[in-house]
Amino acid sequence: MSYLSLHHIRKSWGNKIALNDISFDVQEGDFIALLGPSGCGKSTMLRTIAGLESADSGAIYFQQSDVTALTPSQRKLSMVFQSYALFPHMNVRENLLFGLRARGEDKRHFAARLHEVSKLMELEPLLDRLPAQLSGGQQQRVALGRAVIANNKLCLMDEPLSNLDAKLRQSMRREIRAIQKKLGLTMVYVTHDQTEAMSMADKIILLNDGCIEQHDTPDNLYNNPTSIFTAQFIGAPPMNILPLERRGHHHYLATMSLPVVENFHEDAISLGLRAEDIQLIAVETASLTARVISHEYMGADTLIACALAGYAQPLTVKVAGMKRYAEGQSVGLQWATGAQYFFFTADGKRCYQAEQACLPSDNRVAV
Ligand SMILES: Nc1ncnc2c1ncn2[C@@H]1O[C@H](COP(=O)(O)OP(=O)(O)OP(=O)(O)O)[C@@H](O)[C@H]1O
Repeated sequence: MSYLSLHHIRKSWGNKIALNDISFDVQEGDFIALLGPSGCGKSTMLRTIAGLESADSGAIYFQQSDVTALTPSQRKLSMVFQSYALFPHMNVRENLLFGLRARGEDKRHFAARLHEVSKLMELEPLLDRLPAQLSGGQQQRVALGRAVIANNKLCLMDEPLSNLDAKLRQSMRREIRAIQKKLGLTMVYVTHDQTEAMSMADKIILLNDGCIEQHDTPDNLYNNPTSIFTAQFIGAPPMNILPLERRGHHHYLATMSLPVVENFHEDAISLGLRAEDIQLIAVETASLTARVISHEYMGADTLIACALAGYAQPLTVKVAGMKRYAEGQSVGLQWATGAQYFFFTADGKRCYQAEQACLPSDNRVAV
């Protein structure tokens, strides 16, 4: 039984379709990330679930009951914003208790709830401070505590960590995930940061221009992308995409005489290769060569940009450790056939038939 369901939600701002027929289910206790580039509709979707925006059509259900016409407070959910939205003139204690007071809850429970939440969020020594006397991470904890104290099981978060530095963001990711699991919260979490989504979420809803591009586990988004959009949005660097040339019934890399896909009758397909799946080998032993354009040392590995004859876009190769290659140097390339993805060039959708057309029984090297 799903905890939250969206049924064919549409929302436009004038001519702009922000949400285009969105449907999905979230199971109780799941952590869902809404991920996608700027302007794809993440915040609009979250605000529509919260009841802060109303959908043009479609319906929203919490635990099978239709909440589409309910106000935000009637929906009984918690929300954490990027800006934290703390009251600057209230100390931490008053900020935490604000929601309970506003809803007119029984005051006799306040002390116990405050104790429980301030302990959980490690805010006990800070209860008398004003928000301006707190660090960014501490303010974030208060915002989180305010969401938790309400005891709502559905929690919505809109880019809650984007004001924090990289190190603090990483530790807060772990804290949020731990609290969500401990309290059994069902979480819908907006982010444009794929690392955040991949490391925190059970499932990711990847949005592209108001539509769901792929709704899947982090593992599947990376290893089993259903489109070029997903393949290039998830993973750093983005997957290399090389349009193939059709000659007769076979499909070739430009300038290559050996086909990549044999006896395949679709017109335009593209080869997708992750940078880490390509090996640099000696030119003498390679059937495909490229020229080094630049290298970028990243610490654990080095990204090598290579020019491949017939392609305007450089091919990126990721090699472990620090490797130096001279600009203009020739390198040999190879990869395993199992590392190849194929997509229809026209609409970017995955072309599984082409994978079957080229996959041999053993994992021989492709080129
Ligand atoms: N109040 C509004 N009035 C008009 N257009 C809006 C409004 N809110 C959002 N939009 C438009 O709807 C589209 C989706 O916006 P939304 O804020 O949901 O995207 P987002 O994915 O959250 O982006 P970001 O990551 O930049 O916050 C955008 O084209 C945006 O300009």
